[in-house]
Amino acid sequence: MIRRMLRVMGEDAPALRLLIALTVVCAVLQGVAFGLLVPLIQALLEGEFSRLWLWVGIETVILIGFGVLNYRTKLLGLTSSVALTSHLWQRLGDHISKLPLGWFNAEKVGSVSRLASAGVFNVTGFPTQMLGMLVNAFVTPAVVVALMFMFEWRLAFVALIAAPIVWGAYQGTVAIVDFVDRRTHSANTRTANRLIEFAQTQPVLRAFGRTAQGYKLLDDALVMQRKADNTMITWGGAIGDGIFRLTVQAAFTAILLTGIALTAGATIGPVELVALLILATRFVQPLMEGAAAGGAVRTVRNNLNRMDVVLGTEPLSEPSARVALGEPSVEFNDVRFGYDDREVLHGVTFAAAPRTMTALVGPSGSGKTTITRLVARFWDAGLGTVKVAGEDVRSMPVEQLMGQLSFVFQDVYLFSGTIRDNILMARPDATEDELNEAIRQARVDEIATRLAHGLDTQVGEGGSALSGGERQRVSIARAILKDAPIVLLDEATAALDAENEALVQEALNALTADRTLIVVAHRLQTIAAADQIVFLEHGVIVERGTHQELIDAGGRYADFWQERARSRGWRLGSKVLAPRRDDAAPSAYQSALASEPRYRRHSTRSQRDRE
Ligand SMILES: Nc1ncnc2c1ncn2[C@@H]1O[C@H](COP(=O)(O)OP(=O)(O)OP(=O)(O)O)[C@@H](O)[C@H]1O
Repeated sequence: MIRRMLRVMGEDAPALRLLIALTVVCAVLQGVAFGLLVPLIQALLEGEFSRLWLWVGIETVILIGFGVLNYRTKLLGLTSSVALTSHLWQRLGDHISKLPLGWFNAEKVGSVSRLASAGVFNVTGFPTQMLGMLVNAFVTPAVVVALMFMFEWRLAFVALIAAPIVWGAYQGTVAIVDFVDRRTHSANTRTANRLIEFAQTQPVLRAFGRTAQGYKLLDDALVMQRKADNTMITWGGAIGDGIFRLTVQAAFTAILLTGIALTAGATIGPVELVALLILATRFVQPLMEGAAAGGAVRTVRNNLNRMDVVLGTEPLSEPSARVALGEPSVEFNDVRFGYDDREVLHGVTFAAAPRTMTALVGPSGSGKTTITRLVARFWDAGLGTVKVAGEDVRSMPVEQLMGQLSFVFQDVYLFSGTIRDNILMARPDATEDELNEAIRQARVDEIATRLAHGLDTQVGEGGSALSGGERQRVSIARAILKDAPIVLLDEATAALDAENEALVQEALNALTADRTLIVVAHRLQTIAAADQIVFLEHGVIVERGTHQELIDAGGRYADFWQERARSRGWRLGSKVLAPRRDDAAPSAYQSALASEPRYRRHSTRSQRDRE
């Protein structure tokens, strides 16, 4: 465990090494100071005052030395603890920033936040508190026993025999604490996750009148936690600690009885016995303190193990050298990918040409979102390659890849801060003009004029002070300001009010004009306006082409379109869609394209072909 801490400490490791050395010296001095009590007490009880003053003098020197060193050790413990805290945070932060985005699910985030707060503080308490107690628990009694050998070897022998028994009891206590600590940790993590989930799902729970079920999940988690806490108190505290203390007391009793037997047999005198028994109590006391440290050290070790799990998670492999990129295209070549060993993309191949729109279409769960996530390296493909601007996404630094991409996902997350902060996050060095242009194009100006503090309005935790449509427009402004050539867009399935929908659409038009767009498309007019439709089912591309080509083919896409169009009051003619009542009228999707806003300002390839 100490080796792991030394590794984590990096250039501050010598301070921790010095701390350990000083702690050992302090423990030895303490043991010697205890040991010298024997001749001192003997001299006192025998009335030998000249010998007494000699031992008092030696004892005083040792105690002053101990006091000074102990003070230095405590200070070094504090500075080592501060250094360890910052090293642990830095290592966790550095590593987490390199992990694939897909790693960050709610459970992992909950567990890491516990680890980075309570976990780190627990580990960094080691140099200040536990190290001293632990070293004292073993070194001081060892010195006491060594000195006992000099005064009365038989008592020392009993203490020596007791040592492995005490050690066994210590290990037993530590094992119990280890077990209950794991249970408590998982119960705490579960409760924290349930609590967050409970808070986040309030609107849904209330809307469906299922708050009781929500409470039940949380209640169950709380009950489990209470049980785990009780087990911790009963087993980790009372029983584990009790067994250890009992063993130590038994060892002390054995020494005591041996001493009395030796005195009864006139092997040692009563004065020696009193002095040696005082020494024996000094043998016991550090061991008792060690019991408390033992459990705490096991918790520290468990937290270090948890950190190792995070630090051992494979980060994204990335070369440091930037590569020369071509036009902003996206290509999938025979890509296979699975979550937890379940393959969900089975050999996906398609290419999105620069400055075109590709709509990913298909039933729920067919793999559309997964495709956009692979472009952004939330995960890496298991087999096959994903290329951005002509290069494998794994062949360029993540920063270069991210420079090519903007995301507009459904779950827009804004950071606590102002609207301006949130937009500028995309490019903190943007000029005021560039910022204003992005704001204008994304129609955030319309939001700002309605709010008392304009762009300096606080968006609240996660953007909670803004409506869904407003949050989306802020995130689009962010993407416009970033000005990446490829846009990954997860089209909102949730309905916005008509005015918000039109404004969001306007914002999206500005974002996607003259950029390469991969859109998880849900709305018919978006799908129909795409240059290419990739139709997926069960992780396989079953059809690919323009809307007209796929309708003409009369396959799975045509069925899908017909079904969706029918549900919207449109119907499919022999070749194209037509409104139900008047076959002579323009096709429904043409009407839709003409009347409803689309993503692209320029005509699509299919439109251009028709023209
Ligand atoms: N983080 C994840 N862990 C495990 N399985 C996942 C994860 N994300 C998605 N899946 C599974 O992968 C499959 C494809 O999911 P994906 O979200 O890509 O589909 P989709 O076509 O975008 O669906 P939808 O239209 O409903 O959003 C589904 O079976 C889904 O359950």
